[in-house]
Amino acid sequence: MQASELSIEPFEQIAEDLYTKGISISTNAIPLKVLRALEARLNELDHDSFDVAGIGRQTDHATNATIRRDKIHWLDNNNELELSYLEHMGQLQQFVNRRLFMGLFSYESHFATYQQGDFYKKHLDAFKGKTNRVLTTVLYLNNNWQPEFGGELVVYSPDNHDEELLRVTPAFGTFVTFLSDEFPHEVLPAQHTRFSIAGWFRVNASLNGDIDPPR
Ligand SMILES: O=C(O)CCC(=O)C(=O)O
Ligand SMILES: [Fe+2]
Repeated sequence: MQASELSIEPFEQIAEDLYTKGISISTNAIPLKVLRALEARLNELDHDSFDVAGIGRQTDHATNATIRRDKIHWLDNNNELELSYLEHMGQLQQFVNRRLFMGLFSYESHFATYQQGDFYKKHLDAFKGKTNRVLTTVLYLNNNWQPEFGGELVVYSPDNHDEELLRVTPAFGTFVTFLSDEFPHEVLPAQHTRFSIAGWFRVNASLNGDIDPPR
């Protein structure tokens, strides 16, 4: 059986969760083979392969650092190990488009590493009518993550941005996806090196002539 066939059921669950709640948390959406490839890729990448992350235009490094402290490395089709994940996300894109008619057009994603003390303050990944990022994904790649390591993803209610909806432990293989302009979220300070892949599906639209934040 192929990885793609194995994933139909998890994808079905994700589509249903997105339709009913706008957010989905899955522990079996990403096949072990893909997870192992990503792990192997992380082992190849040294710290210099990661760059300081931005938060859009018109912000300097000092401002950035008060909001987010992670370092990132964009995934690329040209790397075989990264490609295995990107292909899987291509399958999710197709599946979600067929089920929910979301019109997802492209996907971009980066590895992120949070070192001890790093965080990402509460934010939305997209603002209504201001971006074509519509669906956020986060995949965690941490073996044996302990409660005292912190670094949880905290997701807040779309209706009340102060109301905590849920907390996600960044455990190996956990895959979260949510509507980018609906759910405020934050990464609590990590007490241990934390690895993830954050990604965004986009629709093919130029909104108000604005281009999305550059990479
Ligand atoms: O790593 C996470 O749990 C979420 C990261 C995030 O919110 C982002 O990169 O926009
Ligand atoms: Fe985010």
